[in-house]
Amino acid sequence: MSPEARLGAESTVQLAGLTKRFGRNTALDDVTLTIGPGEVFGYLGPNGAGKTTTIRLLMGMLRPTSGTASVLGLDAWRQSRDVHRAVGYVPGEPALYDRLTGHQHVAYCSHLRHRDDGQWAAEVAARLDLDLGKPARTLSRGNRQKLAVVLAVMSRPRLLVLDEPTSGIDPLVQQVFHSILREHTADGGSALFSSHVLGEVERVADRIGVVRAGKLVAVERLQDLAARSLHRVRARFAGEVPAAGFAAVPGVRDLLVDGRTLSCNAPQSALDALLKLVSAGEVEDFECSEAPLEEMFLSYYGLDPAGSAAASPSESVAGTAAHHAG
Ligand SMILES: Nc1ncnc2c1ncn2[C@@H]1O[C@H](COP(=O)(O)OP(=O)(O)OP(=O)(O)O)[C@@H](O)[C@H]1O
Repeated sequence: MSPEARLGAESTVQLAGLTKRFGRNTALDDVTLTIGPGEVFGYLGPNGAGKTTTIRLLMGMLRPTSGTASVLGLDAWRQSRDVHRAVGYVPGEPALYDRLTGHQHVAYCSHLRHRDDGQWAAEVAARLDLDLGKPARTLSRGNRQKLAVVLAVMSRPRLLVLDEPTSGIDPLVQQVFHSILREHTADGGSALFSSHVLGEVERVADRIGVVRAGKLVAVERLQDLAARSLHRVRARFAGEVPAAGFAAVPGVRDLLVDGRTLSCNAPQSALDALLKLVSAGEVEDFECSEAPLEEMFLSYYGLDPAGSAAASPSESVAGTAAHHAG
């Protein structure tokens, strides 16, 4: 069976009990995760958490101590050559040939893959505002990053593995990169996108996972997280304060009446009912703001932003949804 035919049949990424020890140090501990076609998975964690180790296992650059990593149905370690052919990879520190220009890098990668991807590469480079005529040694950090992105996406791979790909890239170009990623997933492609912060991946990720000290401690659909997010609502009334009406709306919590000002926290699902109550009264001032997603996510899983895990998941912001990973 040809590699392409073999690739067609399987899910994109499957990690099963994946563990990697370096001597006594367990860099990755029993990680199980599936990434499906068309999905962008945001892989988050602080320095030294195990993100790069996961990616290197996935790319067949490291041999697992136990467990397995498979990519498009291929064993990442035993079939690493086929994996490399099928995956577009942007490493944290792109390895480029100093003397070669962008065009020469593109030609070299086309040659390695026995296909001509020059036209699409030139198009992606133009969108990222990257000059392919310059030798790599003259490129700034951000432009090196852009060239690595061009080389990763040019063959239109089924899977992109991106190790902090936008860390040196300015916000406007990040948006272009996000739209390239969306086109990739619209065509059924998948991506594993690692980052230190949720902000970097929240616009493009379908799911996010957090790795801490080698363990996958949380996996969540961004859509579900957003639906559970709490909004701070505050309204000042000229006339009667509809406190009883507010209290009766499911999900409303921390209700407080201070003179003619009413405030509470409410899930997204309660906002429509609250707005109708507010608009039925005589309003002098109104405010509704969403808690930052990162704060919510970390708080829900009892994780502090600095990286250490607290004793138990906090119930205060996230209601009753269960902790799940997979
Ligand atoms: N080749 C190696 N030999 C020994 N220990 C290693 C090796 N590679 C990684 N480690 C250790 O494994 C752990 C996880 O490192 P890893 O590079 O995967 O983290 P990371 O999440 O990618 O961090 P960063 O965001 O800083 O890149 C760390 O404790 C690191 O010191």
